[in-house]
Amino acid sequence: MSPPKYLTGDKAGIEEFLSRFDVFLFDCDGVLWSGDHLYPKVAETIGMLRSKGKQLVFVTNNSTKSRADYKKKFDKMGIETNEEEVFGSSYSAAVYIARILKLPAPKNKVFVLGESGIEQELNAEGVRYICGTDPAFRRDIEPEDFTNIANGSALDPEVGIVLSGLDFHLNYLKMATAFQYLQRGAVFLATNTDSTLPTAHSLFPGAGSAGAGLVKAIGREPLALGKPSQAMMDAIEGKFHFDRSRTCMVGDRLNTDIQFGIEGKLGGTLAVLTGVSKKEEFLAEGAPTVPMAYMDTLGDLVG
Ligand SMILES: O=C(O)[C@H](O)[C@H](O)COP(=O)(O)O
Repeated sequence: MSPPKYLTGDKAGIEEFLSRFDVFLFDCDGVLWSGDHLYPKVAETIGMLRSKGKQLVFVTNNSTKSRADYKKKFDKMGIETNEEEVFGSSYSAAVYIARILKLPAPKNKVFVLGESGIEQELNAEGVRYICGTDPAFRRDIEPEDFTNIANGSALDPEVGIVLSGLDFHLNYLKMATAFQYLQRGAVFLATNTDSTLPTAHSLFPGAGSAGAGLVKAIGREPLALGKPSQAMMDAIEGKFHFDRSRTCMVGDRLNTDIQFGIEGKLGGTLAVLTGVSKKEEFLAEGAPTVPMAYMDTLGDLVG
């Protein structure tokens, strides 16, 4: 495998690299921004790519926001996009539940461990759910809860799926309830299983860490519908109908973004060093996941 090409400062190399692709799939956290802080020259880079006629899709594992929420965030950041260009893990999970899994009613309700982004996308697909941001679940577990969960009186008999996402309001009551649904045969899904969340120019526990307690308790992994899952790639291709050989994935995390592009047999992958992964990880001898090219920051595409 040839070593990845370092493109920062290489104007000719950048031009050649860009000429290979008509479509760019962009990760968001760690590539475009850190939290609400836009990295330098990101808006100019997106403008330049659009001026070259490139199709852009924003592919994020962050399930806390819906496509509509991301459209508002892009607007606030001064980046012109439309909602249809955003493809998040909450949308990927909702589409999977509604159009692929299609559990027969009435046992097709979802027990959500996550934030509003998941709820909005489930609503958009007409999928019923409980928990999520419901304040009734944001409390300490009480002695009678153990009895009522165990005997089923506190459980909704129509729940057939547990969906685990990035949940900033974790608690034992929610985990215990989800565990009991899984013990009763509910399908175990996750929007994504990222170990960390790159934000505030640092790292915090990610969706995979938020759901780790439930995985440990039930003794099995959920089916994840975010990167690097190829169910997500297939859904994106099904919506945008792009030529994979002329498509490039741009990301900051090797085991989600770059792996997603490689396993999806895309024409190329471009790593940026503003997020999670370090260049030493993919420059090391025998590194398992190596991007086609890399840059210090996305804005280096405009120099
Ligand atoms: O923990 C998470 O959910 C992820 O770190 C986060 O949301 C990743 O978002 P992305 O980099 O895919 O935009």
